[in-house]
Amino acid sequence: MGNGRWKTVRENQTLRAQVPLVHCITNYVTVNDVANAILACGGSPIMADDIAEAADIAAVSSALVINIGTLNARTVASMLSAGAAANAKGVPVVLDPVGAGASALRNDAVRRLLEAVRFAAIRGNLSEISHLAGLSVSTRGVDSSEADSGNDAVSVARAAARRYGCVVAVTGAVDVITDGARVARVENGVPEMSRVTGTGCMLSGVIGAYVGANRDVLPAVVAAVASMGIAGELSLERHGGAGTGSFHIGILDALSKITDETIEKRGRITYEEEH
Ligand SMILES: Nc1ncnc2c1ncn2[C@@H]1O[C@H](COP(=O)(O)OP(=O)(O)OP(=O)(O)O)[C@@H](O)[C@H]1O
Ligand SMILES: Cc1ncsc1CCO
Ligand SMILES: [Mg+2]
Repeated sequence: MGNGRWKTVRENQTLRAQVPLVHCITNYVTVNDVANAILACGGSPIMADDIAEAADIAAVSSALVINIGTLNARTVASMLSAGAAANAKGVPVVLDPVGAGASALRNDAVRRLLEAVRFAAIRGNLSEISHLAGLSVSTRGVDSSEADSGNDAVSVARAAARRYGCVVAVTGAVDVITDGARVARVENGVPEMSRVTGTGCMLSGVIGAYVGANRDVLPAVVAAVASMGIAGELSLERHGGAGTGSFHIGILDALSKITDETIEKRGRITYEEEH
């Protein structure tokens, strides 16, 4: 088991140089924040959820982000269609299983998506990923529930990563990112981030941009997760006293300024390898 600082390979610079097109089928609560977060970190968002175009858009994008936050029968069909088109073209697909565990509709949708689509990365809070890992959860809504804090983020993330054969990020006070064997922990971020809706959705969009531009999924997801946490810290330093509205906008400001040097300097990232 080796410990050490994660060595980034200029994921942010690569992203800003490539300006990947990121197709999002996402929720109507935070859709504008997701689009602006993708733009801020260097990508180009396109929101398209009609069944008549979802596959066409996915096929020409650099990444597809599927977020089930306000799913319905119409958008789930589009998610499946876009996912199949992305898989056929080798376009990486990211899943944000918002509220998984909270209703039969959500559980059925994530089951169908995970059966039909090959994901490059999945990001959710501990409750959501616990549900995906097959553990019983007491999720009541879209926020992680206290009752699940007994589940250990590393074991949950690792179990989900092995089950679905992809990179999994469990976010919260400490973020855990794993491909099932290698585990990175990111200790950036501030508790205030859970008082603004959509920081998780924004991060999933940002992960789409990073994996759309960088071939290695694990370090791309680590860089994305670290940049979101750092953006929260920078915004709190700047707007802390003003309340959650300014703090919210400050996250976008900070994301738009982040560079690999910022991630290198401010990232609190540890990395372990399982032998
Ligand atoms: N207590 C905390 N301390 C530090 N960072 C936090 C804390 N809670 C959340 N974060 C950060 O906030 C971001 C969103 O993570 P979170 O797990 O809250 O997502 P989420 O529950 O899916 O959010 P949403 O559904 O509102 O979009 C991540 O960057 C995470 O690191
Ligand atoms: C509040 C909320 N409800 C469905 S999606 C969403 C945004 C945060 O996930
Ligand atoms: Mg969420």
